[in-house]
Amino acid sequence: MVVEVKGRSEVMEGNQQRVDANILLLGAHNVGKSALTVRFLTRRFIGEYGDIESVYSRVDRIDGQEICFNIWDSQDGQTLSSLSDKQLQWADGMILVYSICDRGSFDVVQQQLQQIRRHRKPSSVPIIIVGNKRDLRRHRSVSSEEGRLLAMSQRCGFFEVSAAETYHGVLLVFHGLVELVKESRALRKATAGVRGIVRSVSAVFSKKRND
Ligand SMILES: Nc1nc2c(ncn2[C@@H]2O[C@H](COP(=O)(O)OP(=O)(O)OP(=O)(O)O)[C@@H](O)[C@H]2O)c(=O)[nH]1
Repeated sequence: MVVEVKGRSEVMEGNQQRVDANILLLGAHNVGKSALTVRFLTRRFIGEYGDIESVYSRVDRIDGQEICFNIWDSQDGQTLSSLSDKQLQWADGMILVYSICDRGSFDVVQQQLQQIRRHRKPSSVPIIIVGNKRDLRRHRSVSSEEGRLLAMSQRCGFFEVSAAETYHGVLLVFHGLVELVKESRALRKATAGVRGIVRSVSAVFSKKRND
Protein backbone atom coordinates (compact mmCIF):
# COMPACT_ATOMS: atom_id res chain seq x y z
CA MET A 1 0.00 0.00 0.00
CA VAL A 2 1.46 3.34 -0.99
CA VAL A 3 0.91 6.34 1.21
CA GLU A 4 2.02 9.64 -0.21
CA VAL A 5 3.50 11.71 2.58
CA LYS A 6 4.04 15.39 2.01
CA GLY A 7 6.33 17.45 4.19
CA ARG A 8 5.06 20.37 6.20
CA SER A 9 5.36 23.81 4.75
CA GLU A 10 4.25 27.38 4.94
CA VAL A 11 4.18 28.81 1.43
CA MET A 12 4.00 32.49 0.57
CA GLU A 13 1.44 33.17 -2.15
CA GLY A 14 1.46 36.86 -3.02
CA ASN A 15 1.38 38.59 0.35
CA GLN A 16 -0.64 35.84 1.92
CA GLN A 17 1.00 32.99 3.76
CA ARG A 18 -0.50 29.57 3.01
CA VAL A 19 -0.44 27.20 5.93
CA ASP A 20 -0.07 23.44 5.51
CA ALA A 21 -1.41 21.32 8.36
CA ASN A 22 -0.75 17.58 8.49
CA ILE A 23 -3.55 15.91 10.41
CA LEU A 24 -3.46 12.28 11.53
CA LEU A 25 -6.66 10.45 12.48
CA LEU A 26 -6.25 7.63 14.98
CA GLY A 27 -8.58 5.39 16.93
CA ALA A 28 -9.92 1.87 17.10
CA HIS A 29 -11.49 -0.10 14.27
CA ASN A 30 -14.95 0.96 13.11
CA VAL A 31 -15.24 4.20 15.07
CA GLY A 32 -15.79 6.39 12.00
CA LYS A 33 -12.34 7.76 11.11
CA SER A 34 -13.02 7.43 7.39
CA ALA A 35 -16.57 8.73 7.81
CA LEU A 36 -15.22 11.88 9.51
CA THR A 37 -12.55 12.33 6.83
CA VAL A 38 -14.98 11.88 3.94
CA ARG A 39 -17.55 14.15 5.62
CA PHE A 40 -14.95 16.89 5.94
CA LEU A 41 -13.62 16.45 2.40
CA THR A 42 -16.92 16.05 0.55
CA ARG A 43 -19.65 17.09 3.07
CA ARG A 44 -21.18 13.65 2.49
CA PHE A 45 -21.82 10.53 4.57
CA ILE A 46 -21.64 7.54 2.27
CA GLY A 47 -22.02 4.70 4.80
CA GLU A 48 -19.32 2.27 3.65
CA TYR A 49 -15.69 3.21 3.30
CA GLY A 50 -13.56 0.18 2.31
CA ASP A 51 -9.98 0.01 3.52
CA ILE A 52 -8.08 2.70 1.68
CA GLU A 53 -5.25 4.31 3.62
CA SER A 54 -4.00 7.51 2.10
CA VAL A 55 -3.26 11.17 2.61
CA TYR A 56 -6.05 13.41 1.31
CA SER A 57 -5.83 17.15 0.86
CA ARG A 58 -8.35 19.97 0.97
CA VAL A 59 -7.69 23.69 0.81
CA ASP A 60 -9.93 26.04 2.81
CA ARG A 61 -9.85 29.77 3.29
CA ILE A 62 -10.26 30.66 6.98
CA ASP A 63 -10.34 34.36 7.97
CA GLY A 64 -8.73 35.21 4.63
CA GLN A 65 -5.89 32.74 5.06
CA GLU A 66 -5.42 29.70 2.84
CA ILE A 67 -5.08 26.48 4.81
CA CYS A 68 -4.12 23.20 3.18
CA PHE A 69 -5.35 20.24 5.24
CA ASN A 70 -3.37 17.05 4.56
CA ILE A 71 -5.34 14.29 6.25
CA TRP A 72 -3.95 10.84 6.97
CA ASP A 73 -6.81 8.48 7.75
CA SER A 74 -5.09 5.57 9.51
CA GLN A 75 -6.46 2.10 9.02
CA ASP A 76 -7.79 -0.81 11.04
CA GLY A 77 -7.62 0.68 14.50
CA GLN A 78 -3.86 0.63 14.56
CA THR A 79 -2.50 -0.93 17.70
CA LEU A 80 0.15 0.74 19.80
CA SER A 81 2.96 -1.26 18.24
CA SER A 82 1.87 -0.49 14.69
CA LEU A 83 1.65 3.25 15.23
CA SER A 84 4.76 4.20 13.31
CA ASP A 85 7.32 6.86 14.10
CA LYS A 86 6.73 8.16 10.58
CA GLN A 87 3.07 8.84 11.38
CA LEU A 88 3.86 10.36 14.76
CA GLN A 89 6.52 12.71 13.41
CA TRP A 90 4.60 13.64 10.25
CA ALA A 91 1.59 14.97 12.15
CA ASP A 92 1.19 18.64 13.07
CA GLY A 93 -2.05 17.77 14.83
CA MET A 94 -4.02 14.62 15.66
CA ILE A 95 -7.65 13.61 15.96
CA LEU A 96 -8.21 10.63 18.26
CA VAL A 97 -11.59 9.10 17.57
CA TYR A 98 -13.73 6.75 19.63
CA SER A 99 -17.34 5.70 19.33
CA ILE A 100 -19.58 6.78 22.22
CA CYS A 101 -21.22 3.31 21.96
CA ASP A 102 -17.97 1.36 22.24
CA ARG A 103 -16.10 1.51 25.56
CA GLY A 104 -13.21 -0.50 24.13
CA SER A 105 -12.60 2.23 21.57
CA PHE A 106 -12.37 4.79 24.40
CA ASP A 107 -9.71 2.60 26.06
CA VAL A 108 -7.79 2.54 22.76
CA VAL A 109 -7.78 6.35 22.66
CA GLN A 110 -6.32 6.44 26.19
CA GLN A 111 -3.59 3.95 25.23
CA GLN A 112 -2.75 5.81 22.04
CA LEU A 113 -2.54 9.08 23.99
CA GLN A 114 0.04 7.56 26.33
CA GLN A 115 2.10 6.36 23.39
CA ILE A 116 1.93 9.70 21.61
CA ARG A 117 3.00 11.55 24.76
CA ARG A 118 6.12 9.38 24.97
CA HIS A 119 7.15 10.69 21.52
CA ARG A 120 5.69 14.18 21.29
CA LYS A 121 5.17 16.87 23.94
CA PRO A 122 1.66 18.42 24.27
CA SER A 123 3.14 21.72 23.04
CA SER A 124 4.49 20.14 19.84
CA VAL A 125 1.37 18.30 18.69
CA PRO A 126 -2.13 19.51 19.51
CA ILE A 127 -4.72 16.76 19.84
CA ILE A 128 -8.50 16.78 19.64
CA ILE A 129 -10.41 13.83 21.08
CA VAL A 130 -13.64 13.09 19.23
CA GLY A 131 -16.53 10.97 20.48
CA ASN A 132 -18.28 9.96 17.25
CA LYS A 133 -21.70 8.37 16.53
CA ARG A 134 -23.58 10.84 18.70
CA ASP A 135 -26.74 9.97 16.78
CA LEU A 136 -26.61 6.55 18.50
CA ARG A 137 -26.75 8.01 22.02
CA ARG A 138 -29.44 5.57 23.13
CA HIS A 139 -26.64 2.94 22.95
CA ARG A 140 -24.12 5.18 24.67
CA SER A 141 -21.48 3.48 26.86
CA VAL A 142 -19.10 6.43 27.30
CA SER A 143 -20.54 9.57 28.91
CA SER A 144 -19.74 13.05 27.61
CA GLU A 145 -18.19 13.87 31.01
CA GLU A 146 -15.70 11.00 30.70
CA GLY A 147 -14.63 12.22 27.27
CA ARG A 148 -14.33 15.80 28.46
CA LEU A 149 -12.39 14.84 31.60
CA LEU A 150 -9.92 12.76 29.60
CA ALA A 151 -9.39 15.67 27.23
CA MET A 152 -8.87 18.15 30.08
CA SER A 153 -6.42 15.89 31.90
CA GLN A 154 -4.36 15.43 28.72
CA ARG A 155 -4.60 19.07 27.53
CA CYS A 156 -6.57 18.08 24.44
CA GLY A 157 -9.61 19.57 22.74
CA PHE A 158 -12.88 17.64 22.87
CA PHE A 159 -15.94 17.28 20.63
CA GLU A 160 -18.84 14.87 20.40
CA VAL A 161 -20.12 14.61 16.85
CA SER A 162 -22.06 12.45 14.44
CA ALA A 163 -20.37 12.01 11.08
CA ALA A 164 -23.64 10.43 9.96
CA GLU A 165 -25.86 13.37 10.87
CA THR A 166 -24.04 16.65 10.45
CA TYR A 167 -21.26 18.31 8.52
CA HIS A 168 -21.01 21.34 10.77
CA GLY A 169 -19.73 19.51 13.87
CA VAL A 170 -17.07 17.76 11.78
CA LEU A 171 -16.00 21.07 10.24
CA LEU A 172 -15.57 22.53 13.75
CA VAL A 173 -13.25 19.65 14.69
CA PHE A 174 -10.89 20.17 11.72
CA HIS A 175 -10.96 23.96 11.88
CA GLY A 176 -10.50 23.89 15.67
CA LEU A 177 -7.45 21.67 15.28
CA VAL A 178 -5.87 23.91 12.68
CA GLU A 179 -6.22 26.88 15.05
CA LEU A 180 -4.40 24.88 17.73
CA VAL A 181 -1.68 23.92 15.21
CA LYS A 182 -1.15 27.59 14.34
CA GLU A 183 -0.96 28.55 18.04
CA SER A 184 1.51 25.77 18.77
CA ARG A 185 3.75 26.84 15.85
CA ALA A 186 3.68 30.47 16.98
CA LEU A 187 4.61 29.40 20.51
CA ARG A 188 7.51 27.28 19.27
CA LYS A 189 8.79 30.14 17.11
CA ALA A 190 8.65 32.52 20.09
CA THR A 191 10.44 29.99 22.33
CA ALA A 192 13.14 29.45 19.69
CA GLY A 193 13.60 33.24 19.51
CA VAL A 194 14.06 33.53 23.28
CA ARG A 195 16.51 30.58 23.25
CA GLY A 196 18.52 32.34 20.51
CA ILE A 197 18.74 35.53 22.59
CA VAL A 198 19.82 33.56 25.68
CA ARG A 199 22.50 31.78 23.60
CA SER A 200 23.83 35.09 22.20
CA VAL A 201 23.96 36.72 25.65
CA SER A 202 25.75 33.66 27.12
CA ALA A 203 28.24 33.73 24.23
CA VAL A 204 29.03 37.43 24.89
CA PHE A 205 29.56 36.81 28.63
CA SER A 206 31.71 33.71 28.14
CA LYS A 207 33.84 35.64 25.60
CA LYS A 208 34.30 38.46 28.14
CA ARG A 209 35.33 35.95 30.80
CA ASN A 210 37.90 34.42 28.42
CA ASP A 211 39.38 37.80 27.39
N1 LIG B 1 -24.66 5.72 13.14
C1 LIG B 1 -23.45 6.12 12.77
N2 LIG B 1 -22.65 5.32 12.06
C2 LIG B 1 -21.42 5.79 11.72
C3 LIG B 1 -20.98 7.09 12.06
N3 LIG B 1 -19.73 7.24 11.58
C4 LIG B 1 -19.41 6.09 10.97
N4 LIG B 1 -20.43 5.21 11.05
C5 LIG B 1 -20.47 3.83 10.51
O1 LIG B 1 -19.50 3.06 11.22
C6 LIG B 1 -18.89 2.12 10.36
C7 LIG B 1 -17.38 2.32 10.38
O2 LIG B 1 -17.07 3.58 9.80
P1 LIG B 1 -15.63 3.88 9.22
O3 LIG B 1 -15.57 5.31 8.88
O4 LIG B 1 -15.30 2.90 8.14
O5 LIG B 1 -14.73 3.56 10.51
P2 LIG B 1 -13.11 3.54 10.60
O6 LIG B 1 -12.78 3.99 11.98
O7 LIG B 1 -12.51 4.29 9.47
O8 LIG B 1 -12.85 1.98 10.47
P3 LIG B 1 -11.44 1.23 10.08
O9 LIG B 1 -10.94 1.83 8.79
O10 LIG B 1 -11.83 -0.18 9.94
O11 LIG B 1 -10.49 1.46 11.22
C8 LIG B 1 -19.50 2.34 8.97
O12 LIG B 1 -20.54 1.39 8.80
C9 LIG B 1 -20.07 3.74 9.03
O13 LIG B 1 -21.18 3.91 8.19
C10 LIG B 1 -21.86 7.93 12.80
O14 LIG B 1 -21.59 9.09 13.16
N5 LIG B 1 -23.08 7.40 13.13
